[in-house]
Amino acid sequence: MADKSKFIEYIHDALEKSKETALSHLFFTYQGIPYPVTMCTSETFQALDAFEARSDDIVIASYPKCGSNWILHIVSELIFAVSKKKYTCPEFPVLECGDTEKYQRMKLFPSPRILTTHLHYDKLPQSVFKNKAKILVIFRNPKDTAASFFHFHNDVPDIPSYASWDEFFRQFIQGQVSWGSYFDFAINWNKHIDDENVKFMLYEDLKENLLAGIKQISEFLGFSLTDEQIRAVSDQSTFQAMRENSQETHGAIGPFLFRKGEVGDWKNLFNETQNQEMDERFKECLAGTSLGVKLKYESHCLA
Ligand SMILES: Nc1ncnc2c1ncn2[C@@H]1O[C@H](COP(=O)(O)OS(=O)(=O)O)[C@@H](OP(=O)(O)O)[C@H]1O
Repeated sequence: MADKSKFIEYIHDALEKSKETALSHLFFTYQGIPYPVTMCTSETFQALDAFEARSDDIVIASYPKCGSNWILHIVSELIFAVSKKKYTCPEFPVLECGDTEKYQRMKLFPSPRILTTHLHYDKLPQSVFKNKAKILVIFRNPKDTAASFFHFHNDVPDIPSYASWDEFFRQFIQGQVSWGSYFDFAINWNKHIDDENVKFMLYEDLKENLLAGIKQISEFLGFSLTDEQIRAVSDQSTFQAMRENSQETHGAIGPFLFRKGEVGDWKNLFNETQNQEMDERFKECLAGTSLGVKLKYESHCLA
């Protein structure tokens, strides 16, 4: 986990900025993608180009609300199990968020560093690929992702709210939300699903069998752990366990971030027209692709 106070401090500052930011002024566009002004700046994006990744960095890439804090926690626990040292990151863990000096400070951090990111594949700094950092990519079905994203905006008191779910859905489908279009993100990453050093994980698979998912992550990272150790990590990584600790690990935002942790919550929000629109978009963008098959859309998204 990130150093607790740094994480909480960063979120506190972002929420303070959010209070003064209307939804209509929340986004700025950098290289064609909308980002929240409360968390990102063009200057930091420019500084990021020069970021030097290491071969033993662990990158966790995901579209917002697909479970990045879950995987970050699992990887931190795995590192603790192999090294007996508590993983701490003295920065907010999202690579593209922070001040321009962040990457200089990160040069001093011990390995392995865990870098989370919501960046599309082609926006990551080139050194990640050149230096062959391992990349875990976590995906979640688009309907639950949209539902979680909407609740985050509308439940957290200081984050600008949408007038309604219908309004959020429209913006989500058009890709006019933080970090842009889910489908562009997915199309982009799908091209790299079989790349060396890249492993795709599915939120729904982890929900179904957390133990098996953690084992796969551990093997991908080259860790050698006993079944007992894997089980201990799994016990620490359930939704209930993480939600219970969320105030301590993530501050005031914790209970909103660890909201429900379920598959199929979209059914409480989507109407028939929205279902059809999302199904159509999935068909156009991902049906028949490797990622499209992995997402098991029929099981998770068709009522
Ligand atoms: N352990 C565990 N088990 C099941 N689900 C979990 C877990 N940890 C996080 N979550 C759920 O992941 C959603 C938040 O995703 P992210 O962490 O990617 O959010 S963020 O983009 O970084 O803000 C959010 O989903 P929703 O509950 O549907 O809103 C979290 O509850």
